[in-house]
Order: sequence, then structure tokens, then C-alpha cells
Amino acid sequence: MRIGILALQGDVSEHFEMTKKAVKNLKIDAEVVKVKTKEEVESCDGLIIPGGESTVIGKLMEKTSIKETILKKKIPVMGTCAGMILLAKETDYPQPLLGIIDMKVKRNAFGRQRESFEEKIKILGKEITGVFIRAPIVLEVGPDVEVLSKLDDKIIAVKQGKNLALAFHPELVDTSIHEYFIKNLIK
Ligand SMILES: NC(=O)CC[C@H](N)C(=O)O
Repeated sequence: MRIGILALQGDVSEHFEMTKKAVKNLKIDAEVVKVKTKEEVESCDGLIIPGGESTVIGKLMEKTSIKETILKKKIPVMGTCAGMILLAKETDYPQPLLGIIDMKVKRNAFGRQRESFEEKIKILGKEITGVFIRAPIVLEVGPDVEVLSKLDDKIIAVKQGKNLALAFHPELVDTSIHEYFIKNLIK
């Protein structure tokens, strides 16, 4: 198995390290690679899109034809923060999107005072620390989308088919979400 970390912009190294730890914990034979061309993306069985600036990453994904490759090859994708935004069908700002999760996302959704914060959240039967950095929230989901976590009444984690989107940054906390993605969504 080969797991790619999309290395166009954002917190690539944090995901790279956490994914390698997750692979070690799971005791599976998998290679973790940073990818930035469509050929490299095409060679992966699963892809992680990091946090960063979703407009920048989105434009580069179009320019490099990585977007086209993901859509054509239906590679399972996990996106955190900016990565979540890129998985959405719609945002409150016009920008390139993958549109592979049927949801509408609002960028920078936590007002100024709480632009960045940490809070305990419940997801996949566990409690973990959610690190929110100018995080988005999900405003609406379609019927095929499973809501995995909420903060108060705000949706912060969803899954549709083999794609997983998180408003926070598990790559800064522990391996649990990465392990879930590898074990359950990448075949
Ligand atoms: N930490 C992040 O990834 C922030 C996301 C950023 N606010 C965006 O809209 O792209």
C-alpha cells in the first residue's frame, strides 16, 4: 500500500510524520510518500490533503491536473481543515474544489476570538483533542454523508464513501484518525 501526502502547500511534514507513526502502529506494509505531481498521486492508494490555504492548494491541484487524477482514479482522500474545504461540493467563497463530499462548507467559521483554539471532541467512539486553526465548519450535508463529529451543534467531521473530512488537525495530536483512514477507507 502506498499513502500519499499532498505536498503542494500546508502542514505536509506533520501529516507525513503522523502517517508514518500510524503505519507503524498498525503493523502494515505501507509506504508513505510526499506527492506533488499527477503521476505521483496516481501511484497512491490513498491521499491526505493537509491544512493550509485551500485557495492556493485548489489552484495548484487544477494546474498540475492532480484534481483530474483524483476524480478519475477515485483515490480515497482524507482532508484536514483546508483539505476538508477542498473535498466539499460548495463553499461560501468561489474557489476550485474536488467536490467529492456532498456538503457545503463555510471557511474560517469560528469568529475572530476563537479563530484558533483547542477543545475536546468525540469522534469514532473516542475522545481526542481537536485543534482548530481558522477552521471551517460544515453547513449542510447530502443524504449519503455520515456525520462523525459535532462541536456544539456544528458539524466538524464527515465521511462519504472512502472520503473523510475533518475541520481540525489530527496530525498535531495523535494517530487515531490516520489509523482509521488507513485501516477502513484505503483498500
Ligand atoms: N488551518 C487551515 O487549514 C485553515 C484553512 C483556511 N482558513 C482556508 O480557508 O483554507
